[in-house]
Amino acid sequence: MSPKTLYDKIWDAHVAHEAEDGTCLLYIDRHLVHEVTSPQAFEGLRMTNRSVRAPDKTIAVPDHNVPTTLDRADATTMTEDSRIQVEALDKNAKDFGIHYYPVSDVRQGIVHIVGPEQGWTLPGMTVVCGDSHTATHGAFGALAHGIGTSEVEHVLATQTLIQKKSKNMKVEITGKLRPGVTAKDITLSVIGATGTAGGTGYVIEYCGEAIRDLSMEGRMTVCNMAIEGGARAGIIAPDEKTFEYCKGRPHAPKGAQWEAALDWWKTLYSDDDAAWDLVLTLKAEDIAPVVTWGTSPEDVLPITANVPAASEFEGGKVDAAQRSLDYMGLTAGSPLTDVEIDTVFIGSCTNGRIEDLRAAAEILKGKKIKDGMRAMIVPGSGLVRAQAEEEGLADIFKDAGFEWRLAGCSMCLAMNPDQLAPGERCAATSNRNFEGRQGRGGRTHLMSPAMAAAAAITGKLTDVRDMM
Ligand SMILES: CC(C)[C@H](C(=O)O)[C@@H](O)C(=O)O
Ligand code: SF4
Repeated sequence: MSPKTLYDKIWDAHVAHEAEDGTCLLYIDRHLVHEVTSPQAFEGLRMTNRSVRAPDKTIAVPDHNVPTTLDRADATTMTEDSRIQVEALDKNAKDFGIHYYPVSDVRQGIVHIVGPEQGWTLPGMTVVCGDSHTATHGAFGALAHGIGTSEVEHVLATQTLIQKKSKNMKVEITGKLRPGVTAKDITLSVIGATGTAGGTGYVIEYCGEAIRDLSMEGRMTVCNMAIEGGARAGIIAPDEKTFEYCKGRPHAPKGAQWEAALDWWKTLYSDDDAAWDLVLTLKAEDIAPVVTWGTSPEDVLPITANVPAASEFEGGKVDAAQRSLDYMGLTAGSPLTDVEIDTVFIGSCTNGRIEDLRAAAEILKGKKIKDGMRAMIVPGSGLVRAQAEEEGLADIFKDAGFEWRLAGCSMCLAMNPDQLAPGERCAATSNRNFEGRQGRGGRTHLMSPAMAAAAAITGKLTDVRDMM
């Protein structure tokens, strides 16, 4: 048998039909659904009198539009548009008989946090969702694609997806991370190295000692941003940590089925002599705590650097860099650690898991945030919130002056009441820093939870290593 990559193996195991031009029909094991990209898809089914093909493999949860304040049960806290989307999902989930975690359910949260938490996401599966950050689920050694609304309808109706195979890219992170450096710094540094188009046409497998050393939470953070590097998906070979995380989850297999699943999962790795179309290697010890300075996730610099000048960029990038600097209101040459912020957002499907909250609490313990700072911690799910409360993290956050919110996408994107006002500047643990992403005119600096916590205390972009 010819050697295969992990991606090749999962792909081959799911091809139901291959056309002459290489277009394939892939079987889909899990379809995750949220309220933004699904209303038209369900409407399409209704209009043509079709049902959901595999309701038992279809899981829905509202996340983008839901307010995260404690009074959210009161529907008037939502805009009309948001309320319509959430109510449509309530109705569609009921009418089509799919699994559902409504806003009132403690298990509700960001779809990419709920899926793994409930054991829906498992190694070797194909997972799709009408959401680009479906890449997150690749952390389990699953092939996880973001899809568009017409594809959502196709998957609802047929449990298959039409796809062409991507190329194989390997991103290896060798050695050990230095103190204060996290999964977020890895994934941002990779995008800094490849650019936002570097992964176009590829599925990226992340590997190497530093990836092996990451928890499942950290691996999800890394895969989450594969899409920001342009890739079709990110993936990490499952290992004992993966199996340990999955074991006993509500929808993970049990007993003999668990044993059978393990047998297959243990074959899920890239063969030694597998062929790669592209390889990138970074040394873990070269990775610093980083922040973004511009309006693209590739605008990454170590926190010890200065704001760049547009003239440092090449060719076509000079204008884009100048536009970014203008939008961000930054002066070339000034130290990044001089940049003052007024808002801190810790949360999102990139960094809204328990380990992220622990990392923030570690920095915030016994400290107060800067006077006048607006700071919020938004757990990725109701269960993350409950665990953080049980571990005493919530008290640390509240004592420090953070708002302690309910689960949702929140200030990751301006689709709910948590938004930046024009000119406000935010240290954010999310994954996108585009113009207006967190609110019109708002300025976003992406970083790790520990770095965001440090910035909340000092009121400036801060090197977390100075606080450890
Ligand atoms: C709203 C949704 C379609 C979108 C996505 O696909 O990623 C959102 O989750 C985001 O992060 O921008
Ligand atoms: S948390 Fe942000 S990135 Fe993740 S699904 Fe929600 S909006 Fe998209």
